[in-house]
Amino acid sequence: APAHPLWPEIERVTLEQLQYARLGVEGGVWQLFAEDGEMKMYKREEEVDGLAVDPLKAVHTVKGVTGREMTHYFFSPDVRFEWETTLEQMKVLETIADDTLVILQIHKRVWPASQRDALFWSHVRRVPNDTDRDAQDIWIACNHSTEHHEAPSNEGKMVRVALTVCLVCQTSIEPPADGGPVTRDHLTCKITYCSVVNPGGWVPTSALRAVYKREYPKFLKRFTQYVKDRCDKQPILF
Ligand SMILES: O=S(=O)(CCO)c1ccc(-c2ccc(C3CCCC3)c([C@H]3C[C@H]3c3ccccn3)c2)cc1
Repeated sequence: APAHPLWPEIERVTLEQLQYARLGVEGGVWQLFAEDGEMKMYKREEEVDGLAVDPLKAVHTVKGVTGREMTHYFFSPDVRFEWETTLEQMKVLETIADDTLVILQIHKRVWPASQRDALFWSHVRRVPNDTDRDAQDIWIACNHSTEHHEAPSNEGKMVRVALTVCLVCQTSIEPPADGGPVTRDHLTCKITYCSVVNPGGWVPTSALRAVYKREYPKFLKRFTQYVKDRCDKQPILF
C-alpha cells in the first residue's frame, strides 16, 4: 500500500463506510423520504451545533451495469461535470495513486445557503465478497473531507462543508438459460449510496432539508442514468 500520510485514514474510513453501507436500512431509525422506481432514499434527522446534518442512505437497483463501472464513473474527475449539476469548479490537488485523489470542489450557490466548497480525498477499491464465494466482488467509492496545504483556507470567503460519502455496489449476473454469452441484459447492480454532509456554516434547517429533498433524488437518478448511457453497447467491465 502506498506510504502516504493519509493512507491509514483512507483504509480505515473506506472499510468503516463499507460496513455502514452494508447495514442497509434496518432498525427503524431510517425515514423513507423519496422513492422513484427502484430507488429508495432514507434519512435520519440529526443536528450538530444547531445545524441540520441529516445522514442519508439510498438504495437502488440498476440493470445493465457492473459495480466496477458504477464506482469508476463516480470516482472519475474527468466526467464529473457530465452528471454533477451543482458543481461550479473542481481541481485535483493531489494524485496519491490511480485509485486515490485529493479533490477541491466549489459548488454552485444553493439558495438560501451561501456558496460552499468541499475538500476531500476520493478512493475507489474492489473488495472480495467474503460472505458469498460465487458472488461478484463488491466495489466501493468513498469521499471523505480532509485538509490539504494547497487548498485556500478561504478566510471569510467560502464556507467549507465537511462530508463523508460512499457508493457501494454489488453486481449480480443471471446467466442466460441457453448457456449463451453474458450480456448487459444479464447484469444487475445493487447500489447503496450513503452521505453525511455538515454544511459548515449556518443554513436554516427547514431550507436545508428542502434542498436535500430536492437535490439528492435528482443527483442519484441523474448519475445512475449517466452510467447506464455511458456503458450501453460498450464491453462489460467486471
Ligand atoms: O457524493 S459527492 O461526493 C459527489 C461529488 O460531488 C457529493 C454529494 C453532495 C455534496 C454536497 C455539497 C454541499 C451541499 C449543501 C450544503 C449546504 C448548501 C450546499 C450538499 C447538500 C445540498 C445537498 C445536495 C445533494 C446532492 C447534490 C447537491 N446538493 C451536498 C458534495 C459532494
